[in-house]
Amino acid sequence: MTAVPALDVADVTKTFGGRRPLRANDGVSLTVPEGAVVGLLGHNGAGKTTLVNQVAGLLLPDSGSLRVVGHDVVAHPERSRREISVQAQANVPITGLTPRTAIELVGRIRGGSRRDVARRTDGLIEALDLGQWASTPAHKVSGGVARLTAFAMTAVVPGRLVILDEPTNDVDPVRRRLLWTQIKALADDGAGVLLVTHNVREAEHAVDDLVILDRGRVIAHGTVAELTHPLRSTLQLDVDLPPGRTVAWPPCATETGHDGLRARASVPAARAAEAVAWAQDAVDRGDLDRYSVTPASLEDVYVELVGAAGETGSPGGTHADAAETHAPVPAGHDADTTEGTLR
Ligand SMILES: Nc1ncnc2c1ncn2[C@@H]1O[C@H](COP(=O)(O)OP(=O)(O)OP(=O)(O)O)[C@@H](O)[C@H]1O
Repeated sequence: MTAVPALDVADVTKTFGGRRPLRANDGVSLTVPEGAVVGLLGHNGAGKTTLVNQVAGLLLPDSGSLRVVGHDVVAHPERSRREISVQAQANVPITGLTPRTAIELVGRIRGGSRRDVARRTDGLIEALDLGQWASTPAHKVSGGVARLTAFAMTAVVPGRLVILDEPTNDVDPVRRRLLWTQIKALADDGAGVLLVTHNVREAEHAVDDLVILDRGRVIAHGTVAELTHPLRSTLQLDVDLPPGRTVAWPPCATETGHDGLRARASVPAARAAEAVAWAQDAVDRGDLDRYSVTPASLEDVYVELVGAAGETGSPGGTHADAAETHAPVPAGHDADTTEGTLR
């Protein structure tokens, strides 16, 4: 028998009314198994929060079904809500409390015993390196500490489905690493984690599966390895230029980006040796400060898939038109792959 997933979303459509109806979710399907972290990526206005709000029972879908640990969210919102912990995009105000009392309070409200909640609170404060602010009044803590406190409030007595909406916002790079470890630990302890983020680079190392939304539609899903598979025969050549220099790429490289003193090109994997020889030579001559050659990252795939979405999917937008438009597929790649599914 297959285990019931923490979250099962099937063919969900949600349209916001008005003179120009806007289809914020358009036939969205995704699954979050227990014990896994699933990343939900997408540009501003892609429809991520709309989906999360329907999972949490705050919005009704027009059609399709949402099930949390098997409970139908629309028919039995009270049952599904009991199984969910949500860290919303905006922090819940905790004025009058300290990080420690806020975490403990939520733990008790969610039914944890005094002893378990105290132990788990201590563990999270230590794991997230929040000790020095644990007893500081909430109005005096920084944005990053407030964000980490909001995560700990979600994780202190987690549901079987944990939804984290941009949990790393405002968090410094060192504590962000600690946070990713705790996010993975939630899944290791058996929860299904739906992680909403723009941070493709970090998500790459933290998620088991990814779903990419573009203008309300799922345009790709799969593991990082599956999604990057179409670009397996392409390498990225990144170079740092000394001030005042321009780059003269070798024949094997095609420039894909230039930003101040940094430039990037794609190189066929079969010509990697040629690219490295050129770059090393350029460093020796002083034409380049340094270089790196790396396999295509999830970010490269993401940019290929939705790179233009920042223009086309702007908030306030064009979803009604976009609903009639087919989502982009990387040039030169098949619409269906045997690994990640692009649709
Ligand atoms: N209550 C609402 N009424 C009308 N339109 C809405 C409403 N809520 C969201 N929208 C629109 O639906 C679209 C999807 O919004 P949503 O907040 O789900 O996107 P998102 O992917 O979460 O974006 P972001 O990353 O910026 O948070 C946007 O165009 C937004 O303007």
